[in-house]
Amino acid sequence: MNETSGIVGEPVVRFNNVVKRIGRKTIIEGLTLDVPPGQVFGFLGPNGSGKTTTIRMMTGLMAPSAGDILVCGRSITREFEQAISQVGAIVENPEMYGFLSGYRNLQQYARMRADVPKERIDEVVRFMGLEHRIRDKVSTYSLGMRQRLGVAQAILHRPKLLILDEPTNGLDPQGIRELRDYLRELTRLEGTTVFVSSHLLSEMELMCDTVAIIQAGRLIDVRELHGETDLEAAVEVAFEVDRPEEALRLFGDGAGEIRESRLIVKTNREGIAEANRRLVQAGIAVYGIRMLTRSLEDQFLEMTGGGHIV
Ligand SMILES: Nc1ncnc2c1ncn2[C@@H]1O[C@H](COP(=O)(O)OP(=O)(O)OP(=O)(O)O)[C@@H](O)[C@H]1O
Repeated sequence: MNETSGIVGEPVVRFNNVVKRIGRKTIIEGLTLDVPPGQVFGFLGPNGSGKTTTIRMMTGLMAPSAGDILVCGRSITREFEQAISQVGAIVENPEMYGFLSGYRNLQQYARMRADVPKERIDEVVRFMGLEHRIRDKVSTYSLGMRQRLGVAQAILHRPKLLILDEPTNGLDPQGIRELRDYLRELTRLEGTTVFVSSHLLSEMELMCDTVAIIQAGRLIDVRELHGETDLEAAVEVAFEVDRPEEALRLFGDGAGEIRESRLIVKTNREGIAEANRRLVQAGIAVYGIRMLTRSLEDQFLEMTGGGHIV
């Protein structure tokens, strides 16, 4: 099994002022972005914002007009072989033979890469939770299973970076969560960094540790997501209380602050109930509780001037 990639924090992908022009049109405008190791990293943007173009450049299908993309420190333009050997990708629909079993498909693909032993095929089948159906014809697979078989194929050579273009397309929330869980496991076991594109914020929130948001070829934000949903993430909560200073002392150093006579606590969903209990037990009157942190969706709408992501 592989060790996790390189030095902690060393980016697996580095976009260095990447520009792509096609004809007179600038499709990507100076993209500078680091993708940290060991994450499921989302690349989010509305249709036509430049996601596929970026992925095509990352996989060497298109050359940048200016700037460079480094994969594990190797330039995709100047050191293509070294860089691409670290990449597994599903860019368009993975080529699968429906009349063959999942296993035969993987064998077929492994044969093209001389260095993939049988044990590795068995391992990726386990990683992607396909062992019970791997001898069945691919034509009988659900979309989610086909996606997972595609991932299994793409990781046969143990890439450090797995790139998936819109992998959640057509999957239901359950299918998205399953895919996410398998990708997380892959990240944990092999240190693989996963780069996924999507135009759906809600799906990225289910799937990713961090999202980079692009619009019209420009990076507009990079944001860590802290949990499955906003309610599980840390949120700022304002408690309207009768004695704010005294209330603040119930929360350790740095855990709260006073703003406009209200006690502000940064916590998660469970923490809100707990904080409320603590206040009431200390005899402090609580007149109101309000969440201050807006959802990523609200923030996204604000950043894009109210334009919708889908
Ligand atoms: N070969 C090309 N020639 C001219 N324009 C192109 C070409 N390829 C892409 N574009 C344009 O570049 C922009 C970005 O396209 P791209 O496919 O990268 O976006 P995307 O974010 O992946 O969108 P989608 O989710 O719809 O696939 C679009 O306006 C598209 O029309």
